[in-house]
Amino acid sequence: MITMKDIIREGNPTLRAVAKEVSVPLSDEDIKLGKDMMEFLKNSQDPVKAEELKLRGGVGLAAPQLDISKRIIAVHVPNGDLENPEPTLSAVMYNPKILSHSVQDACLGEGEGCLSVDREVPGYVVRHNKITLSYVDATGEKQKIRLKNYEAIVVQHEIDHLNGVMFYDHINPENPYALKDGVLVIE
Ligand SMILES: OCN(O)CCCc1ccccc1
Ligand code: NI
Repeated sequence: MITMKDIIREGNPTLRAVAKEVSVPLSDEDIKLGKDMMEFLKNSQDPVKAEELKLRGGVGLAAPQLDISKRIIAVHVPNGDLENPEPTLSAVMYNPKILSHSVQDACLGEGEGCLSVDREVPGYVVRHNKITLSYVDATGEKQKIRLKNYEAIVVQHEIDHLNGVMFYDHINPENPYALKDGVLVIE
């Protein structure tokens, strides 16, 4: 089971490497890794388990954060209202690739954080508002989906990890809250 001790922190060179594509059909090892990553996310969002296991809450995780330089991400985005436990996006993605994106940019009003960054780094992280994404799913099937807003932002944060990019690389060092015209601020 993955816990915080398995997550590498900034300074570890793996976070700055470009991760390798996984072979398809997927190996048992890569399938198990994906399952373990998804289990971590669900545990991290469960108040009892997160407390027991001392987990920081996360909506996404990338294999390089486990010091595994492979193009595998997991995302588990809970639905806002507690009544409806259905997540808005829950998937393990192998070899995810952004095929196209909107001209429209977006950022989270509250900025971003990262399980591999043990500090606050304030500022807007400007990303694409909408993306068209291809990936291989846990069954080995090719998928092609369109995402927007928060789900699109989470997936871009994770794909950045596969390319050695950290969220704060996108923050304007002169003015962390500078925004070009037309960028959608998502609250
Ligand atoms: O890489 C996953 N991770 O460090 C957990 C935080 C994920 C995340 C946080 C804010 C906005 C987008 C994604
Ligand atoms: Ni991260």
